[in-house]
Amino acid sequence: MTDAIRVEDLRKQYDDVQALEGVDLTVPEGSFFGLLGPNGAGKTTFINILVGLVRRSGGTAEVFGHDVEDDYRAARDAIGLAPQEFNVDRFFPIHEVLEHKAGYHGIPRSEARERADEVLERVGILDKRDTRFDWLSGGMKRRFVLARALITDPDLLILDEPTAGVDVQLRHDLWELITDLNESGTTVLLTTHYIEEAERLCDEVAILDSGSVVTVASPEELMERGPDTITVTLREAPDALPDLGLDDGRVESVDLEGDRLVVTAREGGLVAPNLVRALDRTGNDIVDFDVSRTSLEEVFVELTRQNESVSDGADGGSGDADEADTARDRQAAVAATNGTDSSAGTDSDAGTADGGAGR
Ligand SMILES: Nc1ncnc2c1ncn2[C@@H]1O[C@H](COP(=O)(O)OP(=O)(O)OP(=O)(O)O)[C@@H](O)[C@H]1O
Repeated sequence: MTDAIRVEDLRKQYDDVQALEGVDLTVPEGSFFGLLGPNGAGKTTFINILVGLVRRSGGTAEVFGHDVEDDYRAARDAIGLAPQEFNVDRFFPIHEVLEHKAGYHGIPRSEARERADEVLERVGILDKRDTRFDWLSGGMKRRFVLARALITDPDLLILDEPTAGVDVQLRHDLWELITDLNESGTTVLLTTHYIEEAERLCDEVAILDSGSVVTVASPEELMERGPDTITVTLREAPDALPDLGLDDGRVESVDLEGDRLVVTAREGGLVAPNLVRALDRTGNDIVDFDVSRTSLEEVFVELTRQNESVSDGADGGSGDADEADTARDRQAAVAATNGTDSSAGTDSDAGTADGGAGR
C-alpha cells in the first residue's frame, strides 16, 4: 500500500527562521492522523509544502508517491485542503466558487455543478448555494471551506484547525462528517489546538515542536506515558505519612494532605490494589478512592515544554519581516486554493496554483 504522505528529512528555512528541521513522517493511507504542536511549531509550513504553497529547503515530500514539487499536479489533485484562514472569492455565489475550483482540477462543467450541490448538501448548506461567501455566518463559512476541500473527491483531506471558533453543535457535526469520510477511505491529516479533538478522532498523532517531530504515537500510547493520580480520602487524617512500603518502580510520589493521600504513579490501575492493601495493613480506613489518568493535554504540555523558550525565540525572531512574509504566503494560499495563478507579487517561496512550487 502506498503511504498517503511520506516525508524524509524535510527542512524549511525562511531567512533566519528554521521552520522545519529535518522532519521524518509517514502517514499511512486511510489513517486519521493528527499533527499537534504549539504556535510556531511548523504545522502550517508542513501543510503548505505538501500543497505546493511553500517550497522546501531540503529533504523529500511525497503524496501518494508523487513528489510535491516534481510531480506537483498529481500530488495536488489528490489533496483537499480546508485551510485555517478563510481565503474565498467573496463576490460570487458559493456554488460558482465550487464549480470554478472543480474546473481548475479538470472536472467538466456539468459534473462540476452536480458535485457542487452534492458537497453543499453533505456539509448542510445546500439552501445557501446562491449566497455570497460574505453573507454566510461564521459556522457556515467553516462548512463551506470543507465543501470546497471535498469538491475534487480527494484521497487526502487536510484540515488545518477545522473547528477553530465554532460552537459545540457544529464541532460535533464536523467531527461526524470527517469521521464518516475517513471511514469511507479518505485519509485525514488534522491540525488542531483542541487536544480533546485529536484524542477523540485520531488513530495516530505526531507532536511537532520547533520544527522537529518530538514523537509519533496513538493518543492511547501517549497517555500511557504520563503518570496517573490516585487520590484516597481516609476516615481519619494520620499524624504522619504511613509507611506503605510502595517500593514499586512505578510510583513517582506519595503526599499526604490532611485526610487525603495523593499518589502519582505510572499504570496507576495496577498500583491501586497494592495501595489499598497497604492502607488496610497500616490501619487506615478508606472513605473515597479515585484514579485519574493523565490527559493527552498534560502529556502534550510536558513534551513541548522543554522547547518553550526556543520556539518563542523562533516566533519572535524576525519580527515584522516574518509578518510580511506570512502575509505574502497567505495571499498565495488564497490564489492557489481558489485556483487562480498566484505567482505575481507573492513570496518567492510560495508556489503557483497551476505551475507547481515556486522555484
Ligand atoms: N513566510 C514566512 N516567512 C518567515 N517566517 C515564517 C513564514 N511562515 C512561517 N514562518 C515562521 O516559521 C515558523 C513556523 O510557522 P508555522 O506557521 O508553520 O507554525 P504553526 O505550527 O502552523 O503555528 P500556528 O499553530 O501558530 O498556526 C514560525 O517561527 C513562523 O514565524
